[in-house]
Amino acid sequence: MAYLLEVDAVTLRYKTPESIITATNKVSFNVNSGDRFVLLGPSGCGKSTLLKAVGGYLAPEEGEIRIKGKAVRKPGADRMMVFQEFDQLLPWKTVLENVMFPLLAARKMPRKEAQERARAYVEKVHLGQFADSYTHTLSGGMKQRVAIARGMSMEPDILLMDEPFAALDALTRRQMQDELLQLWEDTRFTVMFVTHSIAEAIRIGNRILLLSPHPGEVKAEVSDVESVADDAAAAAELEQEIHGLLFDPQGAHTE
Ligand SMILES: Nc1ncnc2c1ncn2[C@@H]1O[C@H](COP(=O)(O)OP(=O)(O)OP(=O)(O)O)[C@@H](O)[C@H]1O
Repeated sequence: MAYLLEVDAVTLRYKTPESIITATNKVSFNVNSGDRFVLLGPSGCGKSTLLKAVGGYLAPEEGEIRIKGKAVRKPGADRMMVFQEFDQLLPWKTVLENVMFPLLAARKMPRKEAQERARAYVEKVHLGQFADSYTHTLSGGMKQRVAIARGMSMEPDILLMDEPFAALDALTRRQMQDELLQLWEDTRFTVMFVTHSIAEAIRIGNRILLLSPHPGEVKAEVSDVESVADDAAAAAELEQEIHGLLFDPQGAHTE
């Protein structure tokens, strides 16, 4: 079976006038269609940088990233991003207009069609009553739902989520995780999700890629995450196991 996304020995570097920073070193992994693929690792291991590279915002120094077999060279409507920040929305537009915006700008569909599609996704994230509200009047969780609806309404090949719930309080975060899983049950989209919370990775993912600290390298992949869903004891055990893999200085290389 062909992979939806291939990240093939990718090294990513930032060059500043003073120094060269290697964010990831020869990272390889594949994502299948319908995966909830989680990148997990300590702060600074290059998770966000990898997501940006998949988004087409940063070119690999070595290696290649391919979507449906084609090398990624620039951003595209086939890869939509959802960020942690609440200010990723346009405050002078309503909820519905925010969701419509990329449909009109990038997909260039007729206004009526964009409006219908946007409304359907606004309903999906339970914001139907707030369709005409301005986004600055919404709570943090509601703003993140708008950002998710906006990403999903483009019906991308892959939704790229960079710690989308990290700035929310614990209860809202838990609720948003459940809602994301429900959305996934309904539509079976493909998502790549960055987090540094082991518990969140286990709740969200069906596969988890563990990255070592700076520069990020693949430590291991956990691919049977769903086997612990609905089993709190097994999830706690997996959490311990992942903690050990992430923080064991020897690592557990899978290559
Ligand atoms: N714009 C930039 N210019 C220079 N270095 C950067 C830039 N962005 C990130 N870095 C560096 O690249 C490395 C990886 O950063 P990145 O933000 O991808 O890590 P992360 O795993 O997402 O961390 P966190 O969980 O804290 O967000 C870090 O050493 C960071 O300092």
